[in-house]
Amino acid sequence: MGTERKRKVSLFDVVDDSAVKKLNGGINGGNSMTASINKWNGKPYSQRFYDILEKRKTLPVWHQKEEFLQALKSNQTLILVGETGSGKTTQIPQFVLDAVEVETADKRRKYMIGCTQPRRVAAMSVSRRVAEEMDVVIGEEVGYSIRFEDCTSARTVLKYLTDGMLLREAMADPLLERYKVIILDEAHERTLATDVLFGLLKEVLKNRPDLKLVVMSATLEAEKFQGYFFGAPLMKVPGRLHPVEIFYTQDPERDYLEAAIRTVVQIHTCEPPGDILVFLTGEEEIEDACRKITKEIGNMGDQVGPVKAVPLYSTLPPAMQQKIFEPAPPPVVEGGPPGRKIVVSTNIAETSLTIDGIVYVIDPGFAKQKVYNPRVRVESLLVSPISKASAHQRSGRAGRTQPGKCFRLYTEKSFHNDLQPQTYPEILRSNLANTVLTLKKLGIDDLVHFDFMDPPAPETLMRALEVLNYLGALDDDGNMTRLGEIMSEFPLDPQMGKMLVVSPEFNCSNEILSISAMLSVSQYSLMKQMVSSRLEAQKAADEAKNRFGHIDGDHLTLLNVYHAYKQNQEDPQWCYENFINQRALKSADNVRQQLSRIMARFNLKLCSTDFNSREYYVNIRKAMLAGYFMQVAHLERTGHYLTVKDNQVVHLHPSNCLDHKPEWVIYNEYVLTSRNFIRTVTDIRGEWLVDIAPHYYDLANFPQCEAKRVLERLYKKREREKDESKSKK
Ligand SMILES: Nc1ncnc2c1ncn2[C@@H]1O[C@H](COP(=O)(O)OP(=O)(O)OP(=O)(O)O)[C@@H](O)[C@H]1O
Repeated sequence: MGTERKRKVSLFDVVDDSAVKKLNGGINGGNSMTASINKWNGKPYSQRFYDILEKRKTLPVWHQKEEFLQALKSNQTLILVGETGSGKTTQIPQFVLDAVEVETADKRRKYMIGCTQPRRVAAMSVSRRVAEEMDVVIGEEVGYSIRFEDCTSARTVLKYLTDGMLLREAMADPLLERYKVIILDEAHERTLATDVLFGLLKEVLKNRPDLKLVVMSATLEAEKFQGYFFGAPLMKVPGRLHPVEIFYTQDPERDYLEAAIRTVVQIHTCEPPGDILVFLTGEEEIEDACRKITKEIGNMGDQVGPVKAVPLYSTLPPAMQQKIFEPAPPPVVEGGPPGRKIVVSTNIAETSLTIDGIVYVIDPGFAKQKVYNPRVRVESLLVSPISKASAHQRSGRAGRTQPGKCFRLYTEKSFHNDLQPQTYPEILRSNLANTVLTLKKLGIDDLVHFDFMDPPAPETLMRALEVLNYLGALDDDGNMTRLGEIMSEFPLDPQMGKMLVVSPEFNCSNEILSISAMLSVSQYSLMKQMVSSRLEAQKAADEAKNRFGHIDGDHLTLLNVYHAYKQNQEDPQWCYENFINQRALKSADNVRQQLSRIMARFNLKLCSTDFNSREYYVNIRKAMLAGYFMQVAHLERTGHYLTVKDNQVVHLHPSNCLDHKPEWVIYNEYVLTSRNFIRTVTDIRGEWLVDIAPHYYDLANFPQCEAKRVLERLYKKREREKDESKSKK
């Protein structure tokens, strides 16, 4: 940790009791003169402000506002536990903002209140709502910051940001000096970044007595948080605004997807108006469900109202995620049955998201969860039963703006007997290479003694150190190298960071930038275009493959798509005709610009091999291998692929563009379903492994396998060639 700098003003001047009362009186309408002018922009408050204010005042947290401010005043850390919908996320940061001085004495600089969210979509939507509640423009006094998008300005005093972003900020500002109060929201979710922030903030608090921390959590485990945060006081906010009725199935459902769609249709035909939120597990399943719902209800004709099915998952570009906030469709004819919006989402809609109009929640009880096996270094997403805490959060989405109903597609007995109370912390089931790189960058060298709330397995930490050492980000003593420092500046996994940093050496950094950006958006949403059936979706994908497919692999196909988009001046009509999703490409383009700015910051040259050269694609493939040499699979004589060194049997994902089965492939992702798939694959040459990553492909350190024998031959060939060229000289 760095040292504390001298400050001109005293920090954290929480107002005294009289000020608390004045604030309550003012906003509550006590003093109409001061309350009618918005202190943030000097404008009179709009009617909407007052309308929302009336609703805000009914939220349970408002009854404990004074108690909260008093507790905050007398403590550096505070744990706040509240029922879902009690108003934590939207109100507490505003209470804090009203109570602390954010302007420095010389007015040259503002301090901020930061409130973290585990999900991007939540950070964006909650900040919009709060800006509305405060009657200011989003991006000015209230803003948000998510990876690849910063919607804040010099005026910003309340910032919602993902936990990952706060961690990134700490890299440049170790004492988080721009903040006066940090609020960690949804702490019970125990995301990887929040867990790291816990440990980090404990240190920062010691070095900054003026900083305050509020840890907010939905349920349970409050005592655990208290114990961890030096016995900080705990404040409970009971109650929620609207009741939610819970229904269970009589018998277990065999096919949850089919049951979910059936329930949607039943609600639409039998229940009063109100939108529906359905929780499913992944993008393909969600897109499929949206199509089926639209089709089934469409087939019912005019006796039912129209529906709009909207997907929501994390890899959907932010602009497309915003569609969930659009209103339900109007009746087809005036006075006809009302329309309904049906949001079909992964568990990203589980916390902090209020979608106005949602009355019904359908919860099949499953989510894709990260799992990591350090022994074979496989991290993947696995469909697994959710926890009781998750089920509770999901049902909470129904009672946000009016009383609601939640349909759990499992039995009550199963809820009580089969579901774990809490979701297992992500830090215990993740690959930690990225986290370790971040911690190293933050100056934390002693990982074993870092104050984790739940320490990860030593084997997982060892694996992470090993991977970073192979990538050259850490030296043999575990110290960060210059390469590692640059890699850590990219908000990407270390492999991709390495690929970008070394790409100028292969004379193809422009292309590697494009590929990295394209990989950052969902492959599925990229090719999707107004298709109404799975068959059509398949046809569209096949069509796109024919047009842009590159025989050497999916990464190069993505590059072709990006180039074609640019060559056609980003024309929406062209996108439509080519089954390309323009919004997804725009999003990729935005990511590309941000990554190229980071490249420029480190003087990494932007260059390309001549397109007509035979080396053009070869160089790109080699640069990719320089980052992903630990994600290689070899085609065995038996006809299946084995991952190199870890010897896992894998199959090429059916979405691949290859027209042959290459002997060696690199892959971007490991997908665990009924079979083990590797997705987004590209053909590479065995010789390159020997040239580009000899330290990893060191045969003295290699398990016995077919790949080893092939590599042995390649090494011998290399030696012979070297000898021959020497003797020629
Ligand atoms: N965008 C919105 N539109 C309409 N009402 C909203 C909106 N956002 C919040 N609200 C209202 O404010 C209430 C409290 O929301 P808030 O997100 O602060 O709750 P919370 O206690 O943080 O819940 P959770 O932990 O489940 O996220 C909602 O239940 C809803 O009544």
